[in-house]
This record gives sequence, C-alpha cells and structure tokens, in this order.
Amino acid sequence: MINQRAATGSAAFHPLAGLRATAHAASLSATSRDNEIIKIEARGLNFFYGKSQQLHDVGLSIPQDRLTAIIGPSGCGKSTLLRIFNRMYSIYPDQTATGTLLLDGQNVLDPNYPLSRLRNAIGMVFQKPNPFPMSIYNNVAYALQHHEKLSRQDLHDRVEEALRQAALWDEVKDKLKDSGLSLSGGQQQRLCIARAVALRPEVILFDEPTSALDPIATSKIEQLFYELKSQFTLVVVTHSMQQAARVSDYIAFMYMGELVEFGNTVQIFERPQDERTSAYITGRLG
Ligand SMILES: Nc1ncnc2c1ncn2[C@@H]1O[C@H](COP(=O)(O)OP(=O)(O)OP(=O)(O)O)[C@@H](O)[C@H]1O
Repeated sequence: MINQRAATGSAAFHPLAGLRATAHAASLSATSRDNEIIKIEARGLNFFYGKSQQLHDVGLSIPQDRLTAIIGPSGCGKSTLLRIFNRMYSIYPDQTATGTLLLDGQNVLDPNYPLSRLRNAIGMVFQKPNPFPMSIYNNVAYALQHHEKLSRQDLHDRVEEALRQAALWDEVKDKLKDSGLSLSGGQQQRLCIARAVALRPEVILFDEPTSALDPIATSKIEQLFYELKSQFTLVVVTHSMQQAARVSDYIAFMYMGELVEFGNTVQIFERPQDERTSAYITGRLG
C-alpha cells in the first residue's frame, strides 16, 4: 500500500474548483484503489423498507484510513447505505438488507456476526448534534465507563484524549462540568465526535455532519477530518459536492438506489466515467 497520509494531511485547496492542489492530485493519480487496504466491502447489497426496495445491487470497496464521501441527489439512498454499515436498520423489524457486507473480510450481515463487535468497530455521528443532557465530561465518559473498566485517572486521560482528538479540549478544559447543551452547535457536534472517538472505533460514519452548522463550524469539522483519518476510516454522507471535493479521498456517487460510480475524488470530478455522474457534478442532475 502506498501511504498517502503525508500528502493528504498537508493538502491545500484548489483555488477555483475546490479540488485539492496539484501535489495531492498527483498522489491520487499515482495510487489506485487496488493499492489500498479495504476496510468495508459491499457486494450485491439490496435494501428493503417493507416491500419497497430502495437499494439495488450495491457494490463498493471502502479503503482503510481514508475519507470516502457518499454523494447523490436527495432520496438516492445515501443514508440508507450508511445505516447498513452498522446494521442500524435492524432495530426496525420491517427493514431488510440482503447481499454481503464485509468488515475486515467478515460478513456483518450474517446473523451470527456479533453485534457487540460491530458496535465496537463502528461509531456514528448524526446530522443534528445530539449531546446527552449531562456535563461535557460525562458526555464522553459515560459510554467509556460502560464499555471498559478504567481507573479514575485512566478515565480522565481517555476523556482528555478524545476531546483533544475532536479539537475541543482547549475550548472546554476549564468548564468540563458545564452541560454539553450549553455549547454552540459546532462545539456540540465536536463533542459528539469526541464521544465517538473515545471508544476507539475503527470506522466512523457521519450522516450530513455539518448541514446544521454555520460555515465556520463546518470548516472546523472539515479540518478535523484530516486529523481523524490518520487513525480511523471515515465515511461521510454529504449533500455538498464542494464539501466532498474539499475533504474526501474517494467518492461514491449514488442515483435512485444504485451506486453509479466509485472512484478517487480527482477522477470523479475530472474524469467521471458515467454520464449521470458527469450530469450531477456539473449541476445538470439533482
Ligand atoms: N423509514 C423509511 N420507510 C420507507 N421508505 C424510506 C424510509 N426512509 C427512507 N425511505 C426512502 O428510501 C429512499 C432513500 O432514502 P435515504 O434517506 O436513504 O436517501 P438520501 O439519499 O439519504 O436522501 P437525503 O439526501 O434527502 O437525506 C427514499 O426514497 C426514501 O423516501
């Protein structure tokens, strides 16, 4: 595997199109998806809400320690696909997924696959920041205490580590006992990210994580993605093509329940292979 981290970590932005600057583009074109370690792989994935099929034969490979953006018009199935990755749909009795979904080569749709393993491996951050109605400290400590037996000092260290990873520590270190709900929207979302990373998952799913935030808060979260992907595989559903161009290494373009195209970000924007992808990124579809 060719290591792209150095290039992605320092990536500047293309002044016109929002695509990353030349150095990063060169590294992407020199590295095909085949050279990546695949973290999640879907094969022949179908999804049904009751009898209504909303995903059709989806296949894709999500590389480890990269950011993959899922884009496409409203209702094309982006969130539905994301929620299969952690089997979140399975709490609803009428929702069914068929096909194969491999996490590190093991099929998580197999009923024998331990849900606890999936919960440990995959964290999720939602569109609307949803801190628990408790202190900033306890928002992060709560799940940790239930997952692991930690001494008081170790718990504190893990909370601090997670808040630092979410780029929130400096803003909250003097008010850890304040309510999580007293923070701004952007800070609340970073608190939710801290809550997710504290459990040390391998993959973090983000469902439209910035669509409820202002541009400055959005920009902080986008910067954070660069830090996080050195340790976690990130999958981000976004409505914003500009955001996908700014932050992603790979893009999955969906249309009407199908995965139309998957490729590295520069290829998708500069050389889309499918007419529907081309129409979407140029604003003719959507
Ligand atoms: N609980 C549900 N029951 C029945 N159909 C649903 C349900 N949730 C979503 N759908 C349908 O499944 C399709 C895909 O929805 P999904 O939310 O995955 O799309 P999306 O691409 O994430 O959309 P958006 O960008 O608007 O959030 C849509 O046609 C939607 O109406």
